[in-house]
Amino acid sequence: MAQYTRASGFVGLITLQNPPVNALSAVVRQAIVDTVKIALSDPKVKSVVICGQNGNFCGGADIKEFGGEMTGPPLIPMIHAIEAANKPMVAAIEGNALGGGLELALGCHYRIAHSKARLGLPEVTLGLLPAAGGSQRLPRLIGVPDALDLITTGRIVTAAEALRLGIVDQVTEHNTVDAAVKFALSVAGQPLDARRISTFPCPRPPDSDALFEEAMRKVRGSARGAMAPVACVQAVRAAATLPYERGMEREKELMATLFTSGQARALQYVFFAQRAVGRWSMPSGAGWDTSKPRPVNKAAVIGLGTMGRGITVALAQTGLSVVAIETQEKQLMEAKQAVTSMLERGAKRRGAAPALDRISYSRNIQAVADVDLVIEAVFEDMALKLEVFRQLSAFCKPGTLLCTNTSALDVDELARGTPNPELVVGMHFFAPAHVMKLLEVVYGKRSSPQAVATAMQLGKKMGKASVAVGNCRGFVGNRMLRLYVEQAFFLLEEGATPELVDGALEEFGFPMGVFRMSDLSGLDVGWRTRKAAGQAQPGEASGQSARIRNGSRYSPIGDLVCEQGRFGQKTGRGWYQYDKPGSRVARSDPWLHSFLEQYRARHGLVARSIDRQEVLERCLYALVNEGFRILEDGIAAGPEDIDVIYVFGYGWPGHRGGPMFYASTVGLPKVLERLEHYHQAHPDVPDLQPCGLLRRLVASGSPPVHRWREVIKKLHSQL
Ligand SMILES: CC(C)(COP(=O)(O)OP(=O)(O)OC[C@H]1O[C@@H](n2cnc3c(N)ncnc32)[C@H](O)[C@@H]1OP(=O)(O)O)[C@@H](O)C(=O)NCCC(=O)NCCSC(=O)C[C@@H](O)CCCCCCCCCCCCC(=O)O
Repeated sequence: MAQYTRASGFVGLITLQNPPVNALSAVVRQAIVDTVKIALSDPKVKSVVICGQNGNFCGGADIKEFGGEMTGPPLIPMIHAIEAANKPMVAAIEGNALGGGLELALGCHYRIAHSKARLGLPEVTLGLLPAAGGSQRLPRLIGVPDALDLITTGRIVTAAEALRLGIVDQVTEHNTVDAAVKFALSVAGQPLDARRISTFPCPRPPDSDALFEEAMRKVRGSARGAMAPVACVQAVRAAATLPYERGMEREKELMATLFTSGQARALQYVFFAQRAVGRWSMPSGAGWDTSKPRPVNKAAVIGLGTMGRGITVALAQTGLSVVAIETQEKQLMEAKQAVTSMLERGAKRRGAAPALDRISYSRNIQAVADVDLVIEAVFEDMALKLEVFRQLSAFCKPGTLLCTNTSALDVDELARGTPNPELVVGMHFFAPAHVMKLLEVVYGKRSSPQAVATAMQLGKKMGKASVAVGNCRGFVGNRMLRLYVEQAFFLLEEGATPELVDGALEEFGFPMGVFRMSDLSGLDVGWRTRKAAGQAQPGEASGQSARIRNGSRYSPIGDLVCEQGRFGQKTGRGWYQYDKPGSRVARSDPWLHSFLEQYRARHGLVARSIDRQEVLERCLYALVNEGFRILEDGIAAGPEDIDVIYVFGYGWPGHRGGPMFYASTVGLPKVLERLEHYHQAHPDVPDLQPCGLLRRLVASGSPPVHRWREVIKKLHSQL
């Protein structure tokens, strides 16, 4: 688990061996302690290099150990022993030096990194802080402002940036271990006092109180209730204000609170869920381990509206050649300009050259002739998409994968319109497509596993959290969202205001409540869908029938607001009012409140007092209940798929672990009881009826979320 050898006669070489990322498990920590002792006691050894096997330094503490009892030597004394060593200790950093991995390197006296190495303290993303001395050493090494930035955001830096910040001493293009060994020989025998970071005074910026207050204000504003970013600021403040030993005590104290918090458990669940969704499977049993993706070197995007432009940028940034096609000259020119500036902005941020020459633009759909994959992103209209697919089938070379970027349309219907339905899959991107991390890969009844594998691999290359899901109206994300929005409308009918509903959801941790979100994305989007589904009818009939569709309760409130031309931010009016069209600051709107009063009066509805708890239970449990139905229907393979979709695509707070994980923390019996209660109170809302799978899980003792798949499998095998 850590190999000890000698290099160039006088250098002890310790190689961490714990594939795939050389995480610091108990066995690895023990091996480091033992090998360091050997190296330090060997009189022939003048200096020591620590490196990682297979071109990867270390991915940090072993997160899998956090769930159980911690055994083996602790990290902090291990790193102290390295720092206190009387022979130069050099970290040879290739691949990743993250979390505890970087903390180990900071305990060394020197750090040599390969130019492609990535370094960072991403503990905050796991609900933790760098608690093996990282929060105390990094500010001492690089100063408070940069340390605050890295520790509170978990941002990973390149070797070049690490060198600029002073985290590493040297960057090499060549063999890092060789360079480190050479370096270690060159510093053998030199005094080490000035190399022990824990002894450095922490450079205090002139107005450090104001700096920390500003940092705290910033993290509280963006943390949405997450504790770790706040604790990170407190830990760095301790580094700046306390002697090292007392700072370490503070680091330990803060870590203990985070470590035992539900938030850390939730975020670590999300970390593993994100990896689990990569091991996708289809109901046929085909999956990631049996399906080989096809190579994709050149792709086409059809339709250069907002989505098409974002997809073009995402593909080009991945290194693919892209043909961007838009039939209207004016739109094509506008799109070219927009794509160019998006690429330039992105390149500037990354300090790289923009990938402009990877894109060619065309008005002619025949330009798809030599591409390996097409992503159609035209207007959300089945007839139009069918026509595009007909043309694609005629002009693409055999075997080209045909993907549709639809948020709800039937992938099977589109596939039926082509001679090769096995080549058709949905790729549901989220706006802006080059920024948002989520991709739903939708397989239809006839999609081949290879087509799914190809789309999943492309998603991964684009840096997306890609989730394979079955085909149904709204797929996973939007299918669940419909029930959440519907409950919010019902709550308005019953006496709530947009402010109350949004306040409760934002306090829960969503970046925006349902109404502010709807104002941002445009109320007309949902209105169009409801009109197409025959739900929204022009003008409002009075009486009961206005609020019933297909025998179930329906709220026309959203349709009525749209009929007033109130489409949200873009029109300056929606559920809130804005200073002018396009402005972003939502203000409470007296018009909307009196509209709600008049609406209730017209329909004989008596407003009652609704509290935040009811808002959360109605909106969130309705959404969770649909999640159980999705699992029952086999549209998602497991709860992790749903949770990744909600955390990365719908603003669900990661520190609550996604809707299905959240339900498990609330307790499935409680969720079931509340759904039963609300269904009894609203028998005209069949969607509130608890799902059979939820009942079954409760009946089988409410197993933890990682065991739900067994119950689901059993259920499917009995169907
Ligand atoms: C490293 C990566 C960037 C690699 O990415 P890549 O895409 O190449 O690969 P994958 O992400 O797919 O990963 C492959 C595989 O490896 C698994 N894995 C990755 N990292 C880890 C890890 N750190 N531990 C375990 N397993 C890991 C991954 O799950 C995949 O396997 P799978 O089977 O799931 O497919 C990328 O992987 C990455 O970003 N990794 C995470 C990096 C990270 O976040 N590191 C920080 C870890 S936390 C840490 O280091 C903490 C330390 O600061 C301090 C620890 C001190 C502990 C002290 C505890 C004190 C507790 C006090 C409590 C007192 C309570 C009381 O009073 O009782």
